[in-house]
Amino acid sequence: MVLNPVISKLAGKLVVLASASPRRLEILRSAGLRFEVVPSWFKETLDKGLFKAPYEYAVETAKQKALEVARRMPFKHLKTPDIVIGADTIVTVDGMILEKPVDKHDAYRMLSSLSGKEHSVFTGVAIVLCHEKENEEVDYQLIDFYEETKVKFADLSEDMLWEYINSGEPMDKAGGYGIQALGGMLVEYVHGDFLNVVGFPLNHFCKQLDLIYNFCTSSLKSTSSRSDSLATSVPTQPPSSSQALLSHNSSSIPRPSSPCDSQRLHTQITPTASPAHKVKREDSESESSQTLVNSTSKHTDNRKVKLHDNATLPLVTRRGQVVEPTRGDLERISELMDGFKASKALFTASKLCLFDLLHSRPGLDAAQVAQEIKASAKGTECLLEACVSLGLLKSTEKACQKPVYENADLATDFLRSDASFSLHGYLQHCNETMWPLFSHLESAVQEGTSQREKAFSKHMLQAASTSSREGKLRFMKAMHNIAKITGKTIATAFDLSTYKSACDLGGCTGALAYEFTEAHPGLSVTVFDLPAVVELNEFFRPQHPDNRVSFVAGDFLKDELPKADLYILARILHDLPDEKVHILLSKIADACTAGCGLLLSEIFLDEDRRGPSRGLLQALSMSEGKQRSATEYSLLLKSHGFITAHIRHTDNLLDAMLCIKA
Ligand SMILES: O=c1[nH]cc([C@@H]2O[C@H](COP(=O)(O)OP(=O)(O)OP(=O)(O)O)[C@@H](O)[C@H]2O)c(=O)[nH]1
Repeated sequence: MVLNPVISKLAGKLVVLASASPRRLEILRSAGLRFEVVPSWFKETLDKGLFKAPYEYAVETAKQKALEVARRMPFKHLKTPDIVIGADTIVTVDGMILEKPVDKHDAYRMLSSLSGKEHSVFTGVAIVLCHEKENEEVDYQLIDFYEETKVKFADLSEDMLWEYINSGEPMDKAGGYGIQALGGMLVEYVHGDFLNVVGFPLNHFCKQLDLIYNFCTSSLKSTSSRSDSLATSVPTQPPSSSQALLSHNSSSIPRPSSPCDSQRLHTQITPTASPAHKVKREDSESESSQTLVNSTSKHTDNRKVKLHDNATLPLVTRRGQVVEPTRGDLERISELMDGFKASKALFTASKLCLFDLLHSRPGLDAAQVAQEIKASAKGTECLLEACVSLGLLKSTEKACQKPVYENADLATDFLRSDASFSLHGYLQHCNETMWPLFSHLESAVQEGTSQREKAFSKHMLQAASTSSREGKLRFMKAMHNIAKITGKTIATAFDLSTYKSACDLGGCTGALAYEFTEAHPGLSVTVFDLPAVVELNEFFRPQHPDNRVSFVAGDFLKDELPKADLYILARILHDLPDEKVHILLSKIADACTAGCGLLLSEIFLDEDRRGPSRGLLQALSMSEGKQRSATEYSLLLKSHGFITAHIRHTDNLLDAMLCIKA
């Protein structure tokens, strides 16, 4: 087909790349496209077994990535994009689908399976066109396609494989290699679009844009005008994997004859609502559910259905209709049922310092580990095997020998007590304080109050509470861990170059303050916290403390606040009852002159309060405080004279908001 100019057709439109891949960003930027990047939160967990061909899996994943961003933006970013682009790259060899390796061993498994062979690289791409309607609802039109490129690898020696793996390059790349960099050494030939291997089939994308903007305008318009009748028949939520497969076939809308017909192009219209309107979930599920019902009704005689991997499962009913339980549904429900076991296994392994042990002495067998952690052989073996199944440990078995264990990357990065981003202290806090509290959740829900008294005996209450030295140190370690993980993201969320002095209220060990001084050379930060906290700070001082960070002891609810032109409140407000929130905000407002800043960092709930689960689950601990959305925080701060200048929803554990005193 003759290609016409297309990139200019997108000028003036809000184009969003729903991808965290630096390569996709680079490819599209080099093509002259202007766009925003909003990485998708869609987890790449569709059940591959449910797709007839590998490209269908890549296309469906790309579709879900793009739709997740298209649906999130009106709520979280308070704007509706015109176009959202999602992509997913996979490698297939010998009937297997290879994605990004989870660790070095996985990379080895992938690369050795590619050695000396030709394989296919598929990139699925989804283009979601968003149409805001007059009633503020949004229609989504979906165009998807895929591109295949064949790549042949040379025979690779073990040394070559490990040298390449140890370069670190494979880890965030489909199939475990980057053809554009060191991975290029491994490749004998490429048949097809090179950029498709790198992560984005630019040429095919431009051809699709050409079809959309230069040929199909009228057909798209006519499809769009059908949106009302289709609006209630397509799910507003990502379908489960089997639904995904079915809706793939069922909701494609045949187009009028046009140049588009020669392309594998289909359109799906999915309505949702902008923030002012609740998403109509209930009444918009029917088409794919309907398809499910139809497709399963023929199985109702023997009350068993076959899943794609030949497993047989009983039928279940949904709203009076008999439907198949999908593998995805069953996995999800088991995950929820067993979640508490996984958490407790993690807390226990962390408390027994298993990850520290296997870091200093990788390759121990279960008996050796049991001896070191002074635990039973049987219990240790169960714990080690559970940790392997959870992806925290790796085990290797040599012929006729017992398996030996070492940390998986996740444990090395987060679970060692001396890792830069260690969560060891936070896990101890979860184990000692949150676990007993949550085991009284039923009463907490019935009574709507914290269950501290019930959860802890008098002695334990003392140890668990922050009034004992032990409890205080444990709590400080937990806060220190979270501040280390989130600190850089919060400190760099906004341009703070106009501020010279900041005060981190309840800044605990100063971990966040040090991130701020590191990110902003002209800034000094005072950490203001209770005297007992400041006293214990010596345990957390960095090796080379920045002298622009100082500590002042005091109670932010009672004492005069240190003078500053930026106040920082990180993870404070959600834990305070309303009256204390107002006392604190009034004190900050009094200390501020016009133009002073207030940087708030919390988990911001979605505006419809449907997520994120982290925030909503935290609320179940029934502390005296509450979880709020960004808008709720904005209004709260506005009532104390602070105008919200910027809101940043981050991919880290906390979000951030910068407000200015009017
Ligand atoms: O030769 C190369 N092959 C592949 C890549 C990169 O691999 C990843 C593929 O992963 P995925 O499609 O899941 O995309 P993510 O990186 O996770 O980003 P999303 O946010 O879009 O999910 C992709 O980054 C390719 O660029 C490569 O670099 N070279």
